[in-house]
Amino acid sequence: MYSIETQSLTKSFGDTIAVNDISFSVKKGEIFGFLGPNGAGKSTTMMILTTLLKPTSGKAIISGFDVSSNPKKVREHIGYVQQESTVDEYLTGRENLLLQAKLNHIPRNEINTRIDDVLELIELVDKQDQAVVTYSGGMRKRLDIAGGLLHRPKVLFLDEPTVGLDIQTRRKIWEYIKKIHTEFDMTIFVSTHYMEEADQLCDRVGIIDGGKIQVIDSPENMKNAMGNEVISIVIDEGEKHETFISKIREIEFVKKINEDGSKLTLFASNGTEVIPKIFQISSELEIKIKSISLTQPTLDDVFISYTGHEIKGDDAGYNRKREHAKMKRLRA
Ligand SMILES: Nc1ncnc2c1ncn2[C@@H]1O[C@H](COP(=O)(O)OP(=O)(O)OP(=O)(O)O)[C@@H](O)[C@H]1O
Repeated sequence: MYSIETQSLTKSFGDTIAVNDISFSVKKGEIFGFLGPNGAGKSTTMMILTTLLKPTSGKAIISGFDVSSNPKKVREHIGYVQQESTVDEYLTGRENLLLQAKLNHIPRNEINTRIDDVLELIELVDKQDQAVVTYSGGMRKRLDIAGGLLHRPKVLFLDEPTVGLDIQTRRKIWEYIKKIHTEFDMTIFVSTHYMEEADQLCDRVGIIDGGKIQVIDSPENMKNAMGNEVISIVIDEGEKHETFISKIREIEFVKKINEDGSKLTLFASNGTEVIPKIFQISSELEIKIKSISLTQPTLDDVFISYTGHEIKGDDAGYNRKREHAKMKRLRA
């Protein structure tokens, strides 16, 4: 039984194909992650799945309802927590939830119990009567998430839930998401830039880049499929760069090489045998190795292997301009 199913979903903005023929399914009760850099197509996909954008072509079914022909039914079954906080800073936490409950047409006689339940779940009972302006970033995000739970959705969409938060707060939010998942028995679809988030939180991850899904699997399977070890090398780029790479490619045990300027990432089944050979080639060609390291594969390596590049540092930051662009898109 699937909570989310897409078939050849495509969204174009003029000449830009933001989402390019993607098909995937999310099982009921799964935490599914969409991992990709800025511009990969995560938000566009999420907006289609939450009925905020219409697809150019293809199909998306949420809890059995088609997003294009039955958006109202879809909305009844989903919760959507946007990247940008939607709470009113000058209202208290409880007042914000009250407003949210009214907007969601929750029956009057149930409102207070539901608010009490979600406040307890996200541990904001003590702070409920304080104005949100006094809350930390993590508390605001928890309140945002609480608002998305009031109508007890079957499927919860979280758009980059921890962007801009420090790592400790981020980990706390993951704990809350896991708790919500268990207590409400929900399907959760989460988009993220953060490898660690996808790794820690998700049962399965879809890597999206350039509007296309590159691979879908559990983080464990993805890492295991990579081969044994990862060798990261930074060299001085020069005339013999290409020769260096082609000679490395010939070394036994080297399965794959990704180039990103002066940084090379090798996937090898026997790293300790490969490294001396790399040094030999570099000395023959007089290429300076600035650094070299041997590690076990991480989800970062999986990402590089499928996309040919890493998620750059800048991508991982919060960008208000992008948010404004997104809101403009909604109005378009
Ligand atoms: N209204 C629009 N008009 C033109 N191009 C758009 C529009 N909305 C999105 N795009 C383009 O579609 C592509 C996918 O954007 P999208 O916002 O879905 O990516 P993303 O993975 O969510 O990135 P981010 O993390 O920055 O939100 C990008 O190239 C973006 O510039």
